[in-house]
Amino acid sequence: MFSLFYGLWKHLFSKMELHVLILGIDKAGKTTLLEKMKSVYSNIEGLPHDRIVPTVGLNIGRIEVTNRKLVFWDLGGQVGLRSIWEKYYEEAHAVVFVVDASCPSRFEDAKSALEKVLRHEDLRGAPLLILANKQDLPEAVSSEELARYLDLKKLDERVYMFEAVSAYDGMGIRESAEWLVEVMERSKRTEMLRVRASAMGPGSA
Ligand SMILES: Nc1nc2c(ncn2[C@@H]2O[C@H](COP(=O)(O)OP(=O)(O)OP(=O)(O)O)[C@@H](O)[C@H]2O)c(=O)[nH]1
Ligand SMILES: [Mg+2]
Repeated sequence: MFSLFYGLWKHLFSKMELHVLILGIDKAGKTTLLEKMKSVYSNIEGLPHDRIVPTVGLNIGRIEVTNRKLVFWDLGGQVGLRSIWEKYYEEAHAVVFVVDASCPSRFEDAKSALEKVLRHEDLRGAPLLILANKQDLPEAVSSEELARYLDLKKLDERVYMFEAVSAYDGMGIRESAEWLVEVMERSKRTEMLRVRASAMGPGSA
């Protein structure tokens, strides 16, 4: 009996879309990263770098990773746009926070923006992936160095990982996406969002 229910649960889970919020201050490389991720997983070339403009609204990317349907929400990181981020928190299964690892003069801004994200109640328990982007540049710091710079408190029991990536050459992209799927599958927050969506009726997941 248990295996029947477990099989059904696994089946329903595999159909459910998992929402991943991509945050970070302006010019961190969020949109470029999403385009790269789309091209890695769909074999369709993403937008060329010079066609990507600063984000004002919302970019959505649907990607299938190890049979899971992921929906990425990429928001603008300019100071005046950061107040919009919280409107997406409640529905997010996980958060990706992108940092330009080649630009230490902006680490302080990134740190305070991230700390504010982590303090928000609506993101309680959401797994967090912090990306040290632009590793193709020689001045980029490693993920370990970035972790030292950010010196994050209040991570408590949150599941998190730092990963070194390049939205240009694709370094670390697959590792990042696969880690996200793995932790979201096991996360209590995913279970909570699934129960909430099924209580709201069909089509809401
Ligand atoms: N060298 C290098 N440049 C990158 C990389 N990722 C992004 N860039 C460049 O960084 C700049 C900003 O990239 P975007 O993807 O627009 O940054 P964003 O975080 O989406 O910015 P907002 O939408 O304003 O929040 C662009 O000039 C990109 O070409 C990378 O991995 N390596
Ligand atoms: Mg953008």
